[in-house]
Order: sequence, then C-alpha cells, then structure tokens
Amino acid sequence: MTDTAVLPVTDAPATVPAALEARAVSAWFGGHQVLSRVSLTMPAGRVTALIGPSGCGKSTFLRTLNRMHELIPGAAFGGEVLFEGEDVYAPERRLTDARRRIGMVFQKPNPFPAMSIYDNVVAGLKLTGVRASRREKDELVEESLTRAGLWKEVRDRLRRPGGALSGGQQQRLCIARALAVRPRVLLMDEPCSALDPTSTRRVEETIQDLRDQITIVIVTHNMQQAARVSDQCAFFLAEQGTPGGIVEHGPTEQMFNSPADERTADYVAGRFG
Ligand SMILES: Nc1ncnc2c1ncn2[C@@H]1O[C@H](COP(=O)(O)OP(=O)(O)OP(=O)(O)O)[C@@H](O)[C@H]1O
Repeated sequence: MTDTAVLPVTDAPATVPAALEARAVSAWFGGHQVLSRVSLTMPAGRVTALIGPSGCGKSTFLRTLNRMHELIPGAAFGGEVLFEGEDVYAPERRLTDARRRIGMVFQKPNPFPAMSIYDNVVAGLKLTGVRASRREKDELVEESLTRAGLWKEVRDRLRRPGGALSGGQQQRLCIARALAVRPRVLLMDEPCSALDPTSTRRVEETIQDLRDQITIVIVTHNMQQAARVSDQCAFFLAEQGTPGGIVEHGPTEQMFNSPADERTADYVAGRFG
C-alpha cells in the first residue's frame, strides 16, 4: 500500500493507549543541530509534559514523534521512535501510519472556519486517508466530540461553522478532529497558550478526562499547567548554543518538589526562562 491508501475506520481500537519511546533522537534544520541524542519513555495512558525555556527544542522533539519534522525542507532526523516497541521510522512503515496513530493539536486553534462543526471532525478522517460510512461518521462525530468535552455544547448546532465557536471551543473541536481517527497517542503543542483562563481550564479538564484512554505528550510554558495535568515531566535545555537535550525527567511531583538538578529547580521556580 502507498501513503495515500484508503483505510477502513474500524481497524483502530477507540481507547487503547500506546507507549512511545524516543531513543537517542537528534534533529537538524540544515546545518543547525537543535536536538542531541534525546531519550525519553512516554508510558501508555500517562500525560508527559515537556518543559523548558524557549528555543530548547521541545516542539521539534514533539514533531519528531509523529514524523512531522521530516516535512520541513532541510530538516534531518537521527535516532529511533518506538510505538509499542516498533520504530515509526522503519523503512517499511508508512508516514500515514504515524499520523493516524499519533495525533496532534497545535498552539493556535486551527479548525476550517467555514466548514461545519460536523465536517471539521470528519476532516480528521480525510486528512489521514480513512474511509467511513455515513453511520460510522455520525457515531465518530458524537464519540469524538464527547471525548473532547464539547458534545453537550454543540450537539444542536453541528451544521454551524466551526469558526463561529469561541477560541476554547475551537481548540476542543481540533482535539475532536484529532481524536476522530482514534489515535493512541495525542501530541499537544502549547494547546492553551492562545486561550483565556476559563477556556484553558476546560481544555485541561479534557486532558484529565482523556487520561487512561490515550497517551498524551504536551509542550507547555505554564508551570502550573504542567503541575496540574502531567504525570511526568521532562526538562529540556539548550545551553550556550549547544543542541537541546533533556537535563532531567521524572514524576511531576518529584520534578517540582525535589528535582535532582539545580537548573531544573531554578526553572520550575521561575528563576529563568
Ligand atoms: N522550521 C525551522 N527552521 C529552522 N529552524 C527552526 C525551525 N523550527 C525551529 N527552529 C529552530 O530550532 C530550535 C528549537 O526550536 P523549537 O521550536 O523546537 O524550540 P521550543 O523549545 O519548542 O521553543 P518555544 O518554547 O519557543 O516554542 C530553535 O533554535 C529554532 O530557532
């Protein structure tokens, strides 16, 4: 099969989280190395927060996990990313496999504004080449909007444009769109940075609700958010022009209350970055 193969919707279980493991991941933009041999285990059904100052490679690391990094012209990658023990970069693996299994939500809510709420959710299927009948689509739309914590707010106006929703609702619509292909991992790149505090809380509640059903990896600059939503944290740093790497990782409680490295202690206390 090719990358554009049409796949049936039924071959993906709805809520079985998968473990992800990065092994010695390095990344470059042209001649500029931005990550050096980063290893991290992201356990199934847990929330992993990637924290650290701006420019240390958190978003790049996130994009290597579902092979989005390789779409950027001049970008190069080294290392392995194991999804349930299988390398997503193995030559026989299709790019669309990684996209279907490992969904992504971006910083700025990016629904298709003129498209209906219903079609926005279904667009998740089309983007990854998944085929579904009308009935399957109806079920998936309800299931995905429910899991994203938006169903009750929009069930009576599924034909209204996605762009008419509030910013926070739009972000939950984007979460629903990502969930529509039933990924087993969800990557979130600062999903609340464009949202007001109330909408941020709602998205955080959604993350809490999805816990156990899906593995989540979230980049956040908000230390309170990392403390509230994550089970484990990885602290990234790129010192003095060197490529980014993980200084320390561990259970969130430990990272905030008794970090091993002084730089982690300074960062989580807000003394730099
Ligand atoms: N498309 C790109 N082309 C070239 N360089 C890039 C590109 N994207 C990121 N970089 C560079 O890679 C390095 C890491 O960037 P990245 O966005 O991964 O860091 P980050 O820790 O996520 O930062 P922030 O917290 O500000 O989002 C930076 O030096 C950045 O300038």
